[in-house]
Amino acid sequence: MTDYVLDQHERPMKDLRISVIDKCNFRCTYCMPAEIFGDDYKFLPKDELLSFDEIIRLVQIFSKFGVEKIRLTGGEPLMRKDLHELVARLHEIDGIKDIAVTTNAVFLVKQAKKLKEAGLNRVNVSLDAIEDEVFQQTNGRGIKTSPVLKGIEAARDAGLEIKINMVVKKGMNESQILPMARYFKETGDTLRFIEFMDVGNHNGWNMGSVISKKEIIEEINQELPLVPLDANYFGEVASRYRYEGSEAEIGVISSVTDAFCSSCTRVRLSADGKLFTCLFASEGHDIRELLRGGEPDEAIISNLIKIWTRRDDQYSIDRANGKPTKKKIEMSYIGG
Ligand SMILES: Nc1nc2c(ncn2[C@@H]2O[C@H](COP(=O)(O)OP(=O)(O)OP(=O)(O)O)[C@@H](O)[C@H]2O)c(=O)[nH]1
Ligand SMILES: C[S@@+](CC[C@H](N)C(=O)[O-])C[C@H]1O[C@@H](n2cnc3c(N)ncnc32)[C@H](O)[C@@H]1O
Ligand code: SF4
Ligand code: SF4
Repeated sequence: MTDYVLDQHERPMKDLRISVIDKCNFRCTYCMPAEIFGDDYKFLPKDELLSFDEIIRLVQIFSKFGVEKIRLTGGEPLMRKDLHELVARLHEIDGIKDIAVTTNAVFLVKQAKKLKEAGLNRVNVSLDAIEDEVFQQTNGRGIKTSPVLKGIEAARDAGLEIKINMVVKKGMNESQILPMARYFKETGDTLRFIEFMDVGNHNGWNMGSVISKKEIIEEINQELPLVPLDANYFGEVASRYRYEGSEAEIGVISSVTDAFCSSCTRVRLSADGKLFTCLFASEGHDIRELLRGGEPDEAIISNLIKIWTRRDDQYSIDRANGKPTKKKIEMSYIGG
């Protein structure tokens, strides 16, 4: 039986995003800038990460509240050892209808087939440029596009559904909007443009470096005319468009200039078991403590009900209204 719980804005909990690791092989300048996430940066030790058993127990509980969709993220989720084993166990849980991974795709060449066989439905691949020179700058590690494009091909060969995510930041990669649109119109993969967000405390965000949804759409529409589409599901973060005369789609995720908090059904679990009710939260709720303290399911359930029914978050709306911001959690830790 599913018990829907509503928050202060009558939003149900539908979508659980699990960060399985805080480490990453990239140093994207807007997420984990290399000068902060250097050799001496202290990532979580292994024993602090939630184990697969702990994750599975929690997902079983969450599924009773109406959570149907699981997204594995990070850091780079494919760096978590034996991720396919976790996927296979998630796939067995009643009520879980959709399992997806958000990844930079480099390790998909090795893992796509195993993940698909384990029950993974989809991958959302992050790629910020199609030209090597630009991409080598954005990923902070000088990595060319070819390992990512090969990863995307491996996902396609394995039969996984694919979307591409591109963060657009002024002065970083706006030159790539049209080249990326042309490239993925041909492959038929849905390309989603993400407005550069003020996540974390180190990416030097300011409003001047945001390229808005309106600007992105206008630029593409001039060369490749677009037709707006309805959302696929309640709470979808991207506004969707189709190219005229084609089935290929794009989306724009406009958390800054057109917030979508009113339909936010997402809850996030950090790699060390803290629950966050917003991407921009200052603090999480320690669920690992309950798990490792031997609490029964009932105690965890009543805690979750308390957390969700008190949830009042609508950070992107508050930001747009000029409400002062607090210290935030890093995106690589909370999960993107
Ligand atoms: N502000 C804000 N941004 C979000 C939220 N959820 C996702 N995003 C942004 O959207 C990006 C893309 O999200 P994905 O990881 O691809 O997941 P998704 O949009 O749920 O994907 P689908 O399930 O394929 O629709 C994230 O990396 C974030 O930058 C959210 O709740 N709030
Ligand atoms: C934190 S990453 C984790 C998963 C994986 N490493 C990847 O890059 O797909 C998840 C998503 O967050 C997005 N992201 C990170 N920092 C962002 C920012 N400042 N603004 C908008 N999106 C951001 C990334 O582009 C990526 O699509
Ligand atoms: S966006 Fe993803 S790939 Fe880039 S640094 Fe952040 S976690 Fe790593
Ligand atoms: S800012 Fe917070 S409440 Fe708004 S959509 Fe993002 S995660 Fe949800």
